[in-house]
Amino acid sequence: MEQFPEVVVCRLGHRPGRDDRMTTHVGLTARALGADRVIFPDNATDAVETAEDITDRFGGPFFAELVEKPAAVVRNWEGPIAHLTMYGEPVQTVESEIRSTVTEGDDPLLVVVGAEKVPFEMYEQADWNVAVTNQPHSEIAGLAVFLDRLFDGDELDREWVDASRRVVPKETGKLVLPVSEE
Ligand SMILES: C[S@+](CC[C@H](N)C(=O)[O-])C[C@H]1O[C@@H](n2cnc3c(N)ncnc32)[C@H](O)[C@@H]1O
Repeated sequence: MEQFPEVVVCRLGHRPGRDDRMTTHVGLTARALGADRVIFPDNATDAVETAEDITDRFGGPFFAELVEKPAAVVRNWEGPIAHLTMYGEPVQTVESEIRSTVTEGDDPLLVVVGAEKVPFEMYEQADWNVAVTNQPHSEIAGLAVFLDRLFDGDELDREWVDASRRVVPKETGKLVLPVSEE
């Protein structure tokens, strides 16, 4: 797998109740598809707990944190920023530029996804506004496709560290083994 600096996903905004599953799934998708860390708004406590619980059971490394103002994280970010939006440039057009910029530098990449309306400054602060199609859909789907393109599919084969259990792929049925019994 190509060497990447840290890849961090930032979830802008969280409406308790309405966004609970979506915000949690932003975290789980970030983890499963190769990001190192996710940043949530500080009212998304359940999403952090779920990300930590899954990491404890199925491995890491992966970190989840709450911040008071995700927009300030974006404003003060020192590395490159990719903002996922249906209004941006097609992912297939910009993916190689993003990958080479990130892998040729040392600075972490911030991947920003919205919830409700995204402030216009976000479009200006981003180095790339990236569309996974120019059709409206979901931050989870957008994030999954973006990360898979960024890592060129290599994240699918990653090793998980410190897992207490592991899913054994089966053609039919389910098999989960404690890692110590393998
Ligand atoms: C308003 S949209 C999704 C709808 C929202 N979950 C809701 O409950 O109404 C939220 C975020 O999804 C992401 N998104 C939606 N469509 C996208 C697309 N075609 N390409 C990239 N990202 C997209 C963007 O990050 C956007 O800020």
